[in-house]
Amino acid sequence: MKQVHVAVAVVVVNDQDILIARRPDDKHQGGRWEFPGGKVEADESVEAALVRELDEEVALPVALGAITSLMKIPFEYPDKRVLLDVCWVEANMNDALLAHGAEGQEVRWVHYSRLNEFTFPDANQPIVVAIQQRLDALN
Ligand SMILES: Nc1nc2c([nH]c(=O)n2[C@H]2C[C@H](O)[C@@H](COP(=O)(O)OP(=O)(O)OP(=O)(O)O)O2)c(=O)[nH]1
Ligand SMILES: [Mg+2]
Repeated sequence: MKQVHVAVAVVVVNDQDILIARRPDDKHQGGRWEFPGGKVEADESVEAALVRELDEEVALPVALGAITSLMKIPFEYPDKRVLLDVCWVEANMNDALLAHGAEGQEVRWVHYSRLNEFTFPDANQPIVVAIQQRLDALN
């Protein structure tokens, strides 16, 4: 199976709240919560893919300089092989207020300590752990 390279954004506001969105029921891992993102296109950097996806999916403007790499997670689902290229994205409050589900999907800002209450795709478990470690250290 071909590996799909996916750019994933952990968008953080005020070292507290994280942006999550619900995957449409008819898509791979449908109904689960996700961090916004999507496939990296040919000849596109991960950072550029995230700027594009954050605009398309949640109408959130972010500067390239606000994006740093967090972790890479190769994962095999029964039906799909992915490489999650996970980045940390610091958003400011004013931009965050404008974010919404631009594709009709449900989106929420969730306090990082409450991420465990949501069902993410199985590949996401290390991301949730990393977020909580990092933000616990700052709070
Ligand atoms: N965006 C995102 N994708 C994730 C996460 N965790 C995870 O396993 N994935 C997987 C699910 C999908 O197989 C893939 C993301 O694909 P995508 O969002 O670009 O595309 P899609 O499946 O919605 O399909 P498409 O219609 O855009 O082609 O990565 C996550 O936290 N965020
Ligand atoms: Mg997507």
